[in-house]
Amino acid sequence: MPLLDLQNVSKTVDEKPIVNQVSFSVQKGKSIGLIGPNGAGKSTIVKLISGLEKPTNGLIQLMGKDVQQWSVKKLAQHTAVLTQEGLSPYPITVFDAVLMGRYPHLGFFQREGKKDFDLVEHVLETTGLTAFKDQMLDTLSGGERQRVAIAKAMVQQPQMLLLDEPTTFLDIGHQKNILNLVKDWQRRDGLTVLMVLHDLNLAAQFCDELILMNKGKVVDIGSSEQIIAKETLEQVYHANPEIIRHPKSNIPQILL
Ligand SMILES: Nc1ncnc2c1ncn2[C@@H]1O[C@H](COP(=O)(O)OP(=O)(O)OP(=O)(O)O)[C@@H](O)[C@H]1O
Repeated sequence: MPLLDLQNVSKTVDEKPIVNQVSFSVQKGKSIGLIGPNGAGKSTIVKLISGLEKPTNGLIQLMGKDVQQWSVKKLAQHTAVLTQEGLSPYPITVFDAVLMGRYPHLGFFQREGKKDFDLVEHVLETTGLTAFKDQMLDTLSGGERQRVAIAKAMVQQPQMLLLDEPTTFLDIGHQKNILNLVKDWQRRDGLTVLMVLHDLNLAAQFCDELILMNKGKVVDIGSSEQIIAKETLEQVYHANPEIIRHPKSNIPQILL
């Protein structure tokens, strides 16, 4: 059974279909890149999976159960979501911001215990944030705050991580850092990842499989070898890219 399964999912707003008959499934432990031009419906797919929006038609199942039937808390125990803005810059410490990732696992009046604090310390270490733990979130740079968002998602211990353009505001060093953190986490814990990425070169390098969307529909699903192809990209993006090979990994990469 796939961890995530979408069957004929559609979302119509003001009679305009913004997601149209989308079907795909994601096996546990895989990382999937959702790519496509502006307005293709990628963010809407993330919102539908995370329960923030309801489909007009179709079925979205997480671990075999309709996400509409999951409570918000239960869903948060299994999925973590990261948006391009990352965490809002509240005046709380990095430690407390990361600790908030434990909330879905606590009982109604239950306070965090030693196990939760230890996990936060461990994750701060893993994400290279220990030196920042007493610093206020609203004084961090965009890249640091995005790292805190990953740390918060890690202590949430989800099965699946949904990322909507997690590298948009980051320089190339921080882009690589964030995507490597996610990759390591995927390899270490069998995390399932679905991420929206505009950068096709990063998508090809960091995802096991790509889903190409256009105008609300899935155009193609496959490996970067299949999807990062001149004709497909010309058709969907109306660009005329050159395809080259990464000198180390041999993965297809594009030059505009
Ligand atoms: N609440 C809404 N009301 C009306 N139109 C909407 C709404 N939400 C999304 N849309 C429209 O649906 C389409 C898909 O939007 P979505 O944000 O999912 O695309 P995207 O692929 O993530 O785009 P981008 O790459 O530009 O972020 C867009 O044309 C958008 O204007």
